[in-house]
Parts: sequence; C-alpha cells; structure tokens
Amino acid sequence: MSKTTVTDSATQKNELNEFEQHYFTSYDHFGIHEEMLQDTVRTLSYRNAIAQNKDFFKGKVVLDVGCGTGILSMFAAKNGAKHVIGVDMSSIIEMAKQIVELNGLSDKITLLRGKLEDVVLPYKKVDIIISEWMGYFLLYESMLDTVLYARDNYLVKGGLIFPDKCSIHVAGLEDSKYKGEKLNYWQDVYGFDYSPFIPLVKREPLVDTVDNSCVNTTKCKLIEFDLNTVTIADLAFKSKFKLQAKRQDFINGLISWFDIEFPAAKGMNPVTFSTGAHATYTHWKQTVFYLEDDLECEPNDVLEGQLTCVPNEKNNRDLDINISYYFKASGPDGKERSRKGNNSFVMH
Ligand SMILES: C[S@@+](CC[C@H](N)C(=O)[O-])C[C@H]1O[C@@H](n2cnc3c(N)ncnc32)[C@H](O)[C@@H]1O
Repeated sequence: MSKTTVTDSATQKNELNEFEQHYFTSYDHFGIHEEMLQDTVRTLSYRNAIAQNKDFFKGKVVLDVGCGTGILSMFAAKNGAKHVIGVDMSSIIEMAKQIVELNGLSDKITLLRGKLEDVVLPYKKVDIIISEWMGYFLLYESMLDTVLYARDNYLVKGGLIFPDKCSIHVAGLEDSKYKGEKLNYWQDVYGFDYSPFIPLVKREPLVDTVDNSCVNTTKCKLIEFDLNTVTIADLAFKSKFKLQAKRQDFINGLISWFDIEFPAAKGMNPVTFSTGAHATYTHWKQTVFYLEDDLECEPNDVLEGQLTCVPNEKNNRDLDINISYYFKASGPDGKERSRKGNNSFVMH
C-alpha cells in the first residue's frame, strides 16, 4: 500500500436520505473541523493516548473512522503504524489528502471517500480502530453505530479501539435566571404574544457551558459503554439516577456531560478527559435539560428518577430523551415542596 488515494466516493450523495445528506454536508466546511482541531482537550487527548502507546501502534494497520482532516490518521502514522486507512463521506477528505501529502505521509496513509459501511478497505482486517465519534450528550449524531460496524466487520480479534470507554453523568442545576429569560422571551416579542413557541423551547435540551458553582447536587453516572463489547441496541438505554441536594437552592434542571477513556498498557494510567462543568472547556460544552418544575431544595433532599434515551424514529441521528422524576423533600414543609414530573425532550 503506498499512495494516499481519494478517488470517487463509494457512496453517492444523492443515494443518501435528506437527513444523511444534511449530516455529511455539515462536515464539508472547514469551520467545523477548525472548531474540533482547536479543542485542545479533545485533540491532545487523542495525540497523547496514541503517543503514550507507541508499542500498540508499531507495525499495525489502523482504521480511522470518519477521518475528517486526517489529524488522527497522522498521529497514528507518526507513532509507528504500518499503515493507516482514513475513511470519510464528507468532501473534507479532499483537504485531508492535500494535508497528508504536504506532511510527507502519503506512503503511510490511504484515504477513502464514502460511508464506512460502503467502502472496500485495502485490508480485510485492521489491528486498531481510532475514531472521534462523540456528539452532544455523547450519543447525538449516532456516529458510534458506524464505529461498532467497523469493529464488527474489520477489527481483528483482540484488536484495540481508541477510545474504548465512555460514560454519561448527570447532576442537579440552579439556573433560574437563564431558564426564566429563555421562556419568558416568547411571552412578549415586540409587543406580540409568541407563547406557542414555549412548549417547543421546553422540549429542546440546551447545549451550553455551565458554571460549576451552579451544580447543586451530588452527581450520578447514568451509564457507561465499553466499546469492545457494546451493541447498537445497548445505545438505546433506560437508567435510574439518584441525586442529593447539597444546599438550600432551586433545582431548575439536570446538567449532563460525558467522560472518555483510552486504552493503556498494563500498569499505565489511561488518558482520560471529561466534558463536565468541573473540567476544562471542550466544544461539547454541557447539555442541560430544564425540568417543568423549579424544585425548592434543602440539603439532603433527594431527586431520583429515570432517564430514557432512544434514537428518533424519523431521523436516527436525533435523540428522544425522557426524564421522569420524584423530588422527595424532607422537613416540616417537605410535603409541600415535593414534586413528581415527567418531561420529554428531542435533541435535533
Ligand atoms: C467528529 S468528526 C471527526 C473528524 C476527525 N477524525 C477529527 O478528529 O478531527 C467525524 C467525521 O466522521 C465522518 N463520518 C461520520 N459518519 C461516517 C460514516 N458512516 N462514514 C464515513 N464518514 C463518516 C464525518 O463526515 C466527519 O468528518
């Protein structure tokens, strides 16, 4: 294998449904790649995880699922991989070709345009899969499905996936001012009543940075996935959570984030990163689910419930999320402050 080749796409864009066309077109423009490359927590975690495990990569065939500008392929090639195959459906792969050539890595990296599910790889099996597939709330975009397809069809038995562990977490959040402004805005728009928008606004989780001082409960791990064994069916999940209020305050919603872990040699610390409010900024920010109720809490009051997350039926890259909860307040006014609720959200 010797040349970086981007020939015709294995998948014709007009064969894709409207949602897929829209999804892949969003990665055509350099702006989204600039944002990802400039996210140093993200990009340096991949570089460190690969560089700290040179022995894993030495002489190995690597598949970069959704290679974008080719950054992860080049990290792998620079750290001893025998050959890297980068696959991407978006036209950004044409830029990846130029970049790989410019950096003298054409003999080590083969780039193929098309959906991973449609391309024919130059190797029957690969030793390592690398991929940056994570979306907001970890699973938005459903790109993990493609990584699991690659694992099931191309990874040698005992092969490695970078990263291979991930988990989603939640906690309670005080955000009265912003929540109020966001909803009240629609009550009076230049003197007109725009309130029919309010139910739509309520259904949409907010992706934004949250000040960690606004997190006012204990945190809870909702779910974790081991990419070596998880199935696509497991990605539609139902998890219970239990949070304890830390102070007298209002809980206006739940904040969620995800953590990522890469494989490491025995006895070595794995490279990890978190997208939580307690950690350094990443372009994933945090995802906030505002609850219908504003819960008036005292220390040790308990908010427990269940979060269900399933791909949307119409567009499986969107997520339907449901949160049912029981806020159990204690003390003399506990009964008055206790609440039950059931809120549905769509991430699209
Ligand atoms: C989050 S970006 C990561 C880009 C690059 N690996 C990086 O780290 O900067 C994901 C990329 O995967 C590509 N992608 C998503 N699903 C794909 C599929 N099924 N087949 C091929 N490419 C895919 C997208 O076009 C996009 O360029």
